[in-house]
Amino acid sequence: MSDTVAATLGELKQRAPSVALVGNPNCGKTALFNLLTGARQKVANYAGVTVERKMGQVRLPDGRTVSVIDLPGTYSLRPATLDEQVTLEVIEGRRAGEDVPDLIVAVVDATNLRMNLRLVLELRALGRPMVLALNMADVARDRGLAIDTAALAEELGCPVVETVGVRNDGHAQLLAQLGPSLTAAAGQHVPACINVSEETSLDNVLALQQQVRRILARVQPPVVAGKPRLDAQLDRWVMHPVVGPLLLAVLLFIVFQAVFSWASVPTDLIDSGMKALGAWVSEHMAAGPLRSLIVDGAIAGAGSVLVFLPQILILFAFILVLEDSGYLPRAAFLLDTLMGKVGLSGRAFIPLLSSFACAVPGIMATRTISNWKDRLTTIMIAPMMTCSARLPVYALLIAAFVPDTTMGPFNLRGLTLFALYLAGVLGSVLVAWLFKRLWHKSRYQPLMLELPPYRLPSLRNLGLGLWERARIFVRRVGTIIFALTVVLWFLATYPAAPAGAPGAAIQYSFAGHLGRLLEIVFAPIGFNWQIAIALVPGMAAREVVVGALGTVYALSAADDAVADALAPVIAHSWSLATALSLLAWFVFAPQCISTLATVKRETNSWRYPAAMAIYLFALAYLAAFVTYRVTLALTA
Ligand SMILES: Nc1nc2c(ncn2[C@@H]2O[C@H](COP(=O)(O)OP(=O)(O)OP(=O)(O)O)[C@@H](O)[C@H]2O)c(=O)[nH]1
Ligand SMILES: [Mg+2]
Repeated sequence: MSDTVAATLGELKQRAPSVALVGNPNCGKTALFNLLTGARQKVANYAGVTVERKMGQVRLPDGRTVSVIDLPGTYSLRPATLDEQVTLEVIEGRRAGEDVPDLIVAVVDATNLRMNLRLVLELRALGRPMVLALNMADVARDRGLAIDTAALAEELGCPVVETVGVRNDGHAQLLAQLGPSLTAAAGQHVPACINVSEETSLDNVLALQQQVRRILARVQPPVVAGKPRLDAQLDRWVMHPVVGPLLLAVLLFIVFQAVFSWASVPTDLIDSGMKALGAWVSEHMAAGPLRSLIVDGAIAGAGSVLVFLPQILILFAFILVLEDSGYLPRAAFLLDTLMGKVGLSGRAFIPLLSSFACAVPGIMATRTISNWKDRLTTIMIAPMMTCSARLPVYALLIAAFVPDTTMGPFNLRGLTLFALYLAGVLGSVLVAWLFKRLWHKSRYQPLMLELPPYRLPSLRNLGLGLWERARIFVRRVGTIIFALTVVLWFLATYPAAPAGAPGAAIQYSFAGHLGRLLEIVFAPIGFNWQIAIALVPGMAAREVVVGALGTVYALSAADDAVADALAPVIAHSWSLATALSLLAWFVFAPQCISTLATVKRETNSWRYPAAMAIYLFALAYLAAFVTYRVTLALTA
């Protein structure tokens, strides 16, 4: 859901009663939220997926509309991290313009009551209207955990319902309970703002533990220990000090190979479709500015970005499966020592991994890191993880310059892509290590992370996730990328060339002049004026560079020539040194306004995004310079 919708819902909440989903991390709050509201918020099998409060609406069977709030998971009402702080603020009604929620839905993982009940008891102590959702009821049933819901309801003094966050109607009982609970809550006095923070003493904690044990003894008969669970058997290999890292390397390697080898058929299909469309329009429209706008601007520009949809979807399919399987926190443990050596907290692993999809959620996910210096280091290096917006640029240049040959089991193009991802990771390791030296960080913080059970990735989740990614990508192509290529088309078309002037008309346009100016800065790293022009709109978002190059080269082509596919054109007109230099530039350059804006928001200061932009641009220029010069020397 977009922020705008969230804001409008925020206003609507003034009238509608509100229900907040509160619970331990990874117990299925967001899964239930999505079922209730029809939203598509991210659900994944590790702790700390949701880091901001999200709002949606649900219509109850009695016709009332209710605001539902999904919150970051928390282990207690005494927050240790920023995301947990968000949850507390919402419960206390301290967020600007928001009241205390009318009803708390305490969501618990039914397979782990021992851990989850502590927070429930803390919530109950607030004396607020509450419903308990025993989520993961399906898994609990499979494991033979027979929870006495009536006894639990009696103990807690609130209704208890069973839910299954991964089934279409898994929220039915909860939905039926919301109406009566809200009606009962309406009669109860709830202060406009409450304050739940209180000092914890060891006595309090022990008393809480004792209470949990007593309730458990009453509501859940002890399970007879059976054979060791599959999880433990799998972990013997996955977490093995030698086999584990090997497995991780193989896994990552397969991803990069797949991005190239599996995508070729659908990519070629879209590519020929675009070419055919361009040819058809050229044939059926009279020559003129409108035809040029459609063929050179829209089709050669935005259309050339669309070609990369299959590769992006393959990458996301792997990311989604990894996220849902429960493997990620295990990989974090495997790499914890290594990350500690370069000055990163093991907690940084998941935010950094998320940054491979996009740095924006990655940077937001650093809220789960409690130490400020650890968090800042992670934020500063997150943009070096290769986000999916770089994929079109990499794929274009690799297809143009790297032959499609195999070396043993390896595809050379996949290998090159792997090397580019690795370059980003190595760069970030270097920067993290420098931060460590700069700040004299020596204190090692042990990694405390909950290991979720392994789960077979749900096909429904995967399908919805991919659909969502496809929608986001196509919308980006249709909006920002299209708009920027049209602006570029305009700047590259006007003013028109004087009559009888030699060379392509684009050279006489605004963009042509600007390109020549910028070329002075970029010539030492081997960029020609076409690349220099494309980098300007590409500051907003990286994929725009591909569209911009498409438009610039289409306009540079001889008058009536149909825009050819971009890859062969640049293969023909750039040297290998220029191509490699541009790749090196893209590994580091912070060409993404949204990332910088997110850093500003998350650090509450312009200092950090400014420092980030400066150091990353400097690094990009340096890397491109070295790459260009070395390649020139080698190919001379
Ligand atoms: N089998 C089963 N899996 C569930 C159920 N509810 C959620 N899941 C899975 O549990 C994992 C966690 O779900 P989320 O909804 O992301 O959990 P969350 O409580 O929002 O987690 P945080 O945002 O990290 O606090 C995902 O892999 C879900 O697919 C359920 O009722 N049954
Ligand atoms: Mg969540």
